Amino acid sequence: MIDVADLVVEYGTATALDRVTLAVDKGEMVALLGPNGAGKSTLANTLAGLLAPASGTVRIGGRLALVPEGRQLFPDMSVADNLALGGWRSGQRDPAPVYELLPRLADLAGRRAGVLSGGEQQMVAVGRALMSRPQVLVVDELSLGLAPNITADLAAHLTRLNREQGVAVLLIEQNARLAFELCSRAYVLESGQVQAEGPCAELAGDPRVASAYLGGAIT
Ligand SMILES: Nc1ncnc2c1ncn2[C@@H]1O[C@H](COP(=O)(O)OP(=O)(O)OP(=O)(O)O)[C@@H](O)[C@H]1O
Repeated sequence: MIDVADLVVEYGTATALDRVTLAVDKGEMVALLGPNGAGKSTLANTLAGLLAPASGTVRIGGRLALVPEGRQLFPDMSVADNLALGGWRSGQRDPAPVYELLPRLADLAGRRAGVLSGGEQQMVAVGRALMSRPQVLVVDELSLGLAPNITADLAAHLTRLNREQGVAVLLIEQNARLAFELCSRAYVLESGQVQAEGPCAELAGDPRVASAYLGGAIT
């Protein structure tokens, strides 16, 4: 569903992604880990077509939707209207399938998105992405600023979407424990380059990955 080869992305003269090669297959849930500034959002935005590669290839095998870092909702619009915007390209107007997966959104439909809690806003951002009926979902920092129980709840929804509907997921996370729990494989991006990749169980046992991503700072 995602096939990236030798991808280079630049901001002016600065190289943000340096020959990145990465793949997500049908039905897979794959994690992308990395510290601040590693290039994770740059990759997400390139996959979504918001940034153009300087070189390399990006192949997307189906409808892709992005849950952007920081949610980026329209705060003065209602939850229902934010969802409707997500369905604009696909022509999906009926939010019922999204409400079925995320029932809380039906209760919040008439509320202004800007007054919701962080977890509720993240749920709207996921719901908005689902309105385009994606076959592959890129989630940029699901857990950002959220309490662990809210993150776990959202993660359970994503897992359901992946298992029951076969939606491929690229989960971009700084919380390695969460990512390793949810995903089968992971990539570690540092300074714009893939520094490690493999099955999560293997990566978790790699002393370098363990000390950088599973150390005392991560709970
Ligand atoms: N619009 C931009 N113009 C210039 N440089 C940028 C721009 N956006 C990002 N960068 C730089 O590109 C590099 C990668 O940034 P990016 O936001 O992709 O990292 P990230 O891994 O998502 O970080 P974080 O976890 O902090 O969100 C950083 O050095 C950043 O300063």
